[in-house]
Amino acid sequence: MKHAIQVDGLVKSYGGHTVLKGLTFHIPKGEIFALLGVNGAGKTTALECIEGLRKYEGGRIEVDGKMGIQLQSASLPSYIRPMEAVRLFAGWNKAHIDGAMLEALGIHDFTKRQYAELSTGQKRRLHLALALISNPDIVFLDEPTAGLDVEGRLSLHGQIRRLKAQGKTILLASHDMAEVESLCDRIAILNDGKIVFWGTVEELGAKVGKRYTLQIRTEQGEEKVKSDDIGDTLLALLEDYKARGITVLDIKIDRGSLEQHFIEIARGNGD
Ligand SMILES: Nc1ncnc2c1ncn2[C@@H]1O[C@H](COP(=O)(O)OP(=O)(O)OP(=O)(O)O)[C@@H](O)[C@H]1O
Repeated sequence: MKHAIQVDGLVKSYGGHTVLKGLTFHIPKGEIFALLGVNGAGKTTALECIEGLRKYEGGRIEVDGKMGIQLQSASLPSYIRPMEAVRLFAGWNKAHIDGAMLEALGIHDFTKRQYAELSTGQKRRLHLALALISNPDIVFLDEPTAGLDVEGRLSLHGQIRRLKAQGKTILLASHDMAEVESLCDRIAILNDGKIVFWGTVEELGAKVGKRYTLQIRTEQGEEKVKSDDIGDTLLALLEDYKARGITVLDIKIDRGSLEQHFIEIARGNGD
């Protein structure tokens, strides 16, 4: 199979409510891929269908490779110790325990504690270790850095990049645009049960346009102007103010973030 994951026309409903209305996308092998969308867009549902944890009514999903799935928080018994969980998962998967992987994730820093006593970051590291026990080709991460501080986030990003360097494909759901921008090769944006964008971060920026926002403060007040062509717009505005004898006090230029681009597309204003 050419791609790690191929999804064609995926349809999924809960009762009478259709959440996924024919999703079609693929994930190239060896890439870090993010599913984005507002709360309730269907990211987790799509991940769970691909993982084989949920039944769906229509479409076809092909996965080429062994899957490793990161657990959601609080999925382990509160009294279990990290190495007990590791041994349990290794037993289920008939896998040998990769000491180097545990070392890289810093699991040995907190082996004496029980699961309930671990910090959010330590739990995330343990969940990732458990997902990697079987040495999967494709790793699923559902909001992997939610609730982590900057250091924890950067450390986990490092781990995810290392997985990519080992040739693994990573599929993650995220709300963190900065994370997606810095980490992912490609993204898909889900809106109203459909994929409204699939491509690279750069392609998303190109699709939405530059959309600079010029904020100009004059003695008469403040004006905001949106433009794709910052130079011409700024010159025209300044000439206009000069002709009218208005003094410009301050100019701010906002380039717009991926998050803003995303929200525009997700709301259906992308074209
Ligand atoms: N087990 C379920 N039974 C019924 N409805 C569900 C179930 N799981 C999810 N839904 C509904 O399906 C829709 C999509 O939920 P899902 O959790 O897949 O979205 P999401 O994009 O992952 O959201 P979030 O960003 O909040 O995690 C929501 O309207 C949700 O209420």
